[in-house]
Amino acid sequence: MRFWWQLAGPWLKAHWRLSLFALLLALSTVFAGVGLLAVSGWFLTGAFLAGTTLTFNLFAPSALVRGLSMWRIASRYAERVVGHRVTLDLQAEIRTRSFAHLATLTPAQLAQYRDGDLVARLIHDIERLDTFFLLIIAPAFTALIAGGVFSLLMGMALPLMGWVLLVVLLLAAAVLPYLLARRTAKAGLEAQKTHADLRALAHDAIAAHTDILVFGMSGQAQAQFEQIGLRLAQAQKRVANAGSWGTLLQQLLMGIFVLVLLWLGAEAHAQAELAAPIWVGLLLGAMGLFEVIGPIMRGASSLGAVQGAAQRLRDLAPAPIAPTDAAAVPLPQTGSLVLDQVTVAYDKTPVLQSVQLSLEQGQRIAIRGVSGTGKTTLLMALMRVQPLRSGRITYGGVDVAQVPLAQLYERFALLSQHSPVFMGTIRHNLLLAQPNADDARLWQVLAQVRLAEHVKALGGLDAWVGEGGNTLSTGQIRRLSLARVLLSKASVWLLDEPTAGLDRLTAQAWLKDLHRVAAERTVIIVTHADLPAGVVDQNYVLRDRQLFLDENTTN
Ligand SMILES: Nc1ncnc2c1ncn2[C@@H]1O[C@H](COP(=O)(O)OP(=O)(O)OP(=O)(O)O)[C@@H](O)[C@H]1O
Repeated sequence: MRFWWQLAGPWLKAHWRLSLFALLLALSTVFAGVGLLAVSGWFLTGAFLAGTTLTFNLFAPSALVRGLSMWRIASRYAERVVGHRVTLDLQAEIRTRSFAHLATLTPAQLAQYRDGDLVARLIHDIERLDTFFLLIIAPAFTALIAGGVFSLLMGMALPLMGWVLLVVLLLAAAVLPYLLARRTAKAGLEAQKTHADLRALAHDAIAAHTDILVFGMSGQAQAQFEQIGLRLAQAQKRVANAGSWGTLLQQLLMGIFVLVLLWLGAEAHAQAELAAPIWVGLLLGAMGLFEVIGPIMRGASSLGAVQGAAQRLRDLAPAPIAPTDAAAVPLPQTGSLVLDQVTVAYDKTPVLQSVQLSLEQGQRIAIRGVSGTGKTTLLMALMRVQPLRSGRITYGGVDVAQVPLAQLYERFALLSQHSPVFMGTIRHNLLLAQPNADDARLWQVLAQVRLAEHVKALGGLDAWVGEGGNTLSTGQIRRLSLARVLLSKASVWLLDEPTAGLDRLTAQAWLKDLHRVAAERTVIIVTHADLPAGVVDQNYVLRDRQLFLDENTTN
């Protein structure tokens, strides 16, 4: 559970007093409950015997019963309040840390996972880790301390009984849960994985809904759902079966213990070594203790799933690539952009090999090339999204690998091929690039990308664009993303297919404006489109992993 500790440890260390208080309150509730049962047993037996001997003092036990009842109520209330606070805050911490852990992944690492699987890891697996404190740590802690103290008390009355209780408690609260956790580990992991498969399939099916219908694949998709659903049910059944067996064995063990206790107590009572009220009190107290131990089995049967969830989250980012911000050299506001012997590879074969490029501030170029030659990869390398295998990229003479990432993103703005529109308003989507921009500036960029009229028709800047911009057309989504880039204060614009999805007239009109809008910015446009004259200063072509100046294309 090292991974769990990595996520939860800092919070627990920082809030150890509150966490300990929550555990002590849980313990206090157990003591009050067990004490109540023990005293009641003692009291009732004493009272019964008093009927025959008239020597029993009723006042002390009845006051104790009332006191313990009040203590139990108050303790339980406080335990719930503090326990929930710890559990919820810890959950928030685990989630935040898990997200931060995953945020270090590069797009290449993310590309190895299906969307649905990633969502399952982010939601379902993290949810599993949340339960570790509540279902495992807290019950184990209370059972250990309360069991130890009660065994000691029982040992003081009758040493053999104390030892027997200790052994039974160790078996019921430690050995059996341990065996159960081992037994359910594989099925727990399988359940987590299958759950993720089901989610991934649901995502794929929603994304490809129209194609599934058109190609008549509904039956096939349904069969796949059924098959995975069955696998999930089987894994969950295996966990539930093992859990039931564990609980049965635990109950049997406790039943046998009660019989042994009755027998040992009867012997001791016959030899006048143990008073009857104490005997019954200890018996009921031990039975109260067993009530506390029961939930440990529930935690133990979920331990496999918790472990599986931790493993899946750890696998996702085994060695997060930390931004190399160590040296933290400042990046100049403007300067020449130079790629020196840049080589980039996703696997063994490089996509870009010893690429050379040198651009003065304010220069605009287009890069063309057959699909799959590495144009997008080049932009990703410039944004430090894709690491270089060798070579370096400098801006204003500073190696961009040495600067804080946030600063790089202030200087370089990227319009990626799949730039998204986020759920919210037009204003919300634009302000992401420039939080302080006023309405006049927002309308200005909307006009520049030829979207102002449509936004007015939608109801203005506060018009809602729906999830993924589903109230906008593909071309409108593209223009809104483009407006976001125009709004940024970056000195270098990297535009990957900026006019994709735009009709020819709109595209040409916007491109003709580009030099005016870009002003002194350096612009790299990756495109397959014909550009109007004057849009760029130079054309390049990416071929055979290298960048060549293309003298034949004239714009
Ligand atoms: N995350 C990745 N993992 C492995 N290979 C990748 C990854 N991304 C891209 N590639 C491969 O790298 C090569 C270059 O891809 P890239 O997207 O840079 O090409 P492109 O020139 O921009 O193509 P297009 O014009 O179609 O957008 C392709 O062969 C592609 O399969």
